[in-house]
Amino acid sequence: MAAPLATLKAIKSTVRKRISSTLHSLTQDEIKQQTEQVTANLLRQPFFHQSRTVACYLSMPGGEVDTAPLVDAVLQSGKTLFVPRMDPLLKGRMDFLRVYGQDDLATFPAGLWGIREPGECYQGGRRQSDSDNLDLILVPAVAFDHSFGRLGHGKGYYDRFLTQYKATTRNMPLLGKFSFRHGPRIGLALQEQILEGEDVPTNELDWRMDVIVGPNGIIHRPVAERR
Ligand SMILES: Nc1nc2c(c(=O)[nH]1)N(C=O)[C@@H](CNc1ccc(C(=O)N[C@@H](CCC(=O)O)C(=O)O)cc1)CN2
Ligand SMILES: Nc1ncnc2c1ncn2[C@@H]1O[C@H](COP(=O)(O)OP(=O)(O)OP(=O)(O)O)[C@@H](O)[C@H]1O
Repeated sequence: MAAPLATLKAIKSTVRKRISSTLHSLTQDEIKQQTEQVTANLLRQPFFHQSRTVACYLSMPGGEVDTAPLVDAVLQSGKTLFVPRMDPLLKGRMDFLRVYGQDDLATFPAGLWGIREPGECYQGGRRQSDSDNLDLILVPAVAFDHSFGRLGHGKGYYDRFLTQYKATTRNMPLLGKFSFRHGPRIGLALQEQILEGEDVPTNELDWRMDVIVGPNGIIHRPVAERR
């Protein structure tokens, strides 16, 4: 039987604190080194090469894979990049705005939790939810598990967005196990964020990832289990 919501919240909070303290003990050098490995692992994937439109978070000051090199690679390769902006009025809501180049990024101020985002006056194109498909959605977390579960920071931004985001059923060109329905969710993880022998607590509102990219390789969810 599923745990009551209050219990689940408390369990999530306990696990989050435990992992967060491990993450905060990592040095900048360790994060940098793992970031390089994660970035290289993602950049060599056929699904990355085939993607044209990528949604990527801009990283926080610590405790997660730094997406700066990745963002650079996406822009350099001529792919269309979208980054999140948290809604200043609607709690737990965010949308994705198009970023055209490094010049745009350089103007983004650090907002909540030190996360850089397009400012109020940013003129980037808003993602049109019906006509702009995302070929890849790169997702941050506090922790992932081998069942592709994800534990975030507890505000539900990504879960709400992913629910609202209507993945179309248009297929990427078929690549066997790498074939996705549109908008695959790709978790980016430091080694310490991939739990071993333990699953993160989740309920039915929590989206599972299709792929988790870590410093030591990638794991991908069997096609039949994806939704
Ligand atoms: N880079 C990045 N951008 C992101 C996310 C993320 O995880 N990483 N989010 C993913 O959804 C959303 C922001 N969500 C966040 C919510 C809370 C905290 C945070 O640090 N909160 C507490 C500490 C809680 C904890 O221990 O985790 C604090 O206020 O100190 C960070 C991000 C949207 N953008
Ligand atoms: N699709 C959704 N629709 C409405 N509420 C949601 C949805 N997903 C999550 N929530 C709510 O948001 C709150 C935080 O959810 P949860 O603890 O799963 O966040 P998280 O995944 O850890 O955080 P984040 O996505 O910001 O990293 C909970 O109260 C949860 O019920």
